[in-house]
Amino acid sequence: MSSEINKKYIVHPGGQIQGELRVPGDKSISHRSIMLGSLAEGTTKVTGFLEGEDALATLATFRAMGVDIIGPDKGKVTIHGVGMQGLKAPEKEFYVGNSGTSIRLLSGLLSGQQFDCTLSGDKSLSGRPMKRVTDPLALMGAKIDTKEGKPPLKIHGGSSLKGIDYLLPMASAQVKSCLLLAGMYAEGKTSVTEPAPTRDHTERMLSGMGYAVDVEGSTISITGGGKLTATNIDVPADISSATFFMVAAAIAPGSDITLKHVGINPTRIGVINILKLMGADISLTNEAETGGEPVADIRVRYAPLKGIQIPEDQVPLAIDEFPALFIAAACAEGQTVLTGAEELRVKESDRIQVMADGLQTLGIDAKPTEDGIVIHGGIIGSGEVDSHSDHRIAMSFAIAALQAGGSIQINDCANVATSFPGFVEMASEVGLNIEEIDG
Ligand SMILES: O=C(O)C1=C[C@@H](OP(=O)(O)O)[C@@H](O)[C@H](O)C1
Ligand SMILES: C=C(OP(=O)(O)O)C(=O)O
Repeated sequence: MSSEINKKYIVHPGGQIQGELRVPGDKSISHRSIMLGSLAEGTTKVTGFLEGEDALATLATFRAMGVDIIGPDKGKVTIHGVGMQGLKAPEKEFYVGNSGTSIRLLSGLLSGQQFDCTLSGDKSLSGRPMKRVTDPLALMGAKIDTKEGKPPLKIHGGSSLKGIDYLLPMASAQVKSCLLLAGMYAEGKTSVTEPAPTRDHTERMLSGMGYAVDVEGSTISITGGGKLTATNIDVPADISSATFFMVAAAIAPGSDITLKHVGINPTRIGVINILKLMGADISLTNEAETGGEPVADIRVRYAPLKGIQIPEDQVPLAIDEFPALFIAAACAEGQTVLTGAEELRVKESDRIQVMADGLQTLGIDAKPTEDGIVIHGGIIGSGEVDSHSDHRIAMSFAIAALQAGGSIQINDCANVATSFPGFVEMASEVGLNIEEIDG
């Protein structure tokens, strides 16, 4: 676990962001490549896999269920699929660290197995809500014990699952995906209706592996009893990781960065849409499609930003990008208002409160609200902020230093390795003056 040896960042003020970068592979797609590749018939070859702790936690669970997985080696993973019924009972409980995606998607997939198993995680994950998956899974016939709606989850195998029609109470790709994965093991049809579009990587990968998924308006349906056929999966660079450099270039005068081969799935590009509304200079080139997912190179050149009211329909499309977008708002002229984003309070940290606290420490007028935040652009000062073990908070305050009056010290940064191994090296390469120290 990364937090055994903790890390601090000291980021010195000033500088600009220049050059070309390929950030690590998409975390959501990496998780799904292991899950579906393991259940497929045949051998799946993955390239561009994210070698971050979250995706590696998912990989370890399938190895523990008897799947022969080779790698990762420089992003290459070979999965010898065992078929829908081929997983074996693990010897120990699964520990998935900091990873909400692992625990929520696995809860659905494992509810369909014949064996019992337990899923647990670190302190942050142990505080995150799981009733959002266990309630609908119970309606399907799954038996799962929780600790007052939180991990650990003890999943009792051997249940016969039945398809349901379920209206998601919140826009969540993790809950949608959990139910689609359980739906592969259920009798009949499972239909999930979303209140707003969320990332659709599960649906795309299922279809790409020959498992029919029916999408009608906001309802996604799957019928149990099908099978998956192995295929090769090229994981694009993660737009959520690219975001830190997009915002960095957008706030630091003189910057010009190109982020290579980034996933630009329409359900993930809220950050581009929001930054453009704020006045950012962003252009896409080399648009292509790889393994059912659109990709492009994203170029961002500095341009002055202005505060905006963030359209609520962009919230699920940028859900992991808000900590970095709050830094953009702090550097913009005028006020930025976010509403409809209460989901941010139940991520790895309460991202509304933790960002508001850190911004206030740095002298920015940032007022948390129940479902969002109001930020007045201003002058970022220096100071010491705490990431609360949240990778995205740590990286967001790191890029804030580009526009700060003095150094920023960020505590509790080890979890950056969950989604962005090599962040400090890449950030230094393109112009951030960042030091990492133990402690
Ligand atoms: O399905 C996924 O891969 C994810 C869905 C989102 O979570 P929610 O579904 O909880 O919004 C996102 O925050 C998370 O980083 C990854
Ligand atoms: C919310 C996130 O991930 P997860 O839910 O998988 O922990 C994230 O990466 O920002």
